[in-house]
Amino acid sequence: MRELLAVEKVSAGYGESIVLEDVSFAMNEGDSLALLGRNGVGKTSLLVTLMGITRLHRGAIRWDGGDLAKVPTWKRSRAGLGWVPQERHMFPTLTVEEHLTVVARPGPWTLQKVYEVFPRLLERRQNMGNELSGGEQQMLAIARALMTNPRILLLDEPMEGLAPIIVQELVRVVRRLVKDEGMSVIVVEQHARLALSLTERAIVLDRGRIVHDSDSASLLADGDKLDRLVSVA
Ligand SMILES: Nc1ncnc2c1ncn2[C@@H]1O[C@H](COP(=O)(O)OP(=O)(O)OP(=O)(O)O)[C@@H](O)[C@H]1O
Repeated sequence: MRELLAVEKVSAGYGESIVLEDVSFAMNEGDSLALLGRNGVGKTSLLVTLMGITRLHRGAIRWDGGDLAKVPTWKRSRAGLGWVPQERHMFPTLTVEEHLTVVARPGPWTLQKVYEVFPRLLERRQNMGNELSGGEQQMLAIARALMTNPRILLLDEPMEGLAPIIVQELVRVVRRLVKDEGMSVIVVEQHARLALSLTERAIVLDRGRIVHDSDSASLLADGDKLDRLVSVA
């Protein structure tokens, strides 16, 4: 399998302050990774580091064989990084369909395929961004990233604050993306067991450092260890 992403001894942060220390991991095309850890340990910072929003103090990030630091932030979506931020950034005056078509780039993900995955968005296609429920907004945020035809999807707490029935629907979608579509995914989740059930591999951060790296199934099977790593003491 071809290497897609390699994070090598990365220390990064905001201005002079460093929030990620000596972080290293690599992913091949089609890999799925759960990024776990308690609140404030640096999970979002790691995703935004991939998007070029933090300051890279040390280390390197290889993307598709090249140096990601050389790709400016605004070009990273075009380079294939499909970021779905925690704040969903909907436009109140655009319809669902306009949200999807303005970002569309050529590839297997078309409007038709996205509507097939999210039938709810097809029903809502003429609704404005501010007329959607939280769950519909999250579906639209993921659908919008898919329309860019990304090589990797970066999901930042996609289930946060959503009703159980919507969580079930999103789990079905993420599982389909990972298992059937072979999409490369990094998923940040507070619901560790859920994230582990969706992915092949997991890393756990604590105070900006990787403190655990294994396949997801073995961490899921070791409940005591998982609780020690991610639960609030
Ligand atoms: N824009 C910013 N400027 C300065 N410091 C920041 C900024 N964003 C986050 N931090 C700090 O970086 C550290 C890591 O935060 P981050 O949001 O990456 O953690 P997290 O694991 O994603 O947490 P959560 O689960 O609460 O979202 C925290 O100490 C936080 O205060």
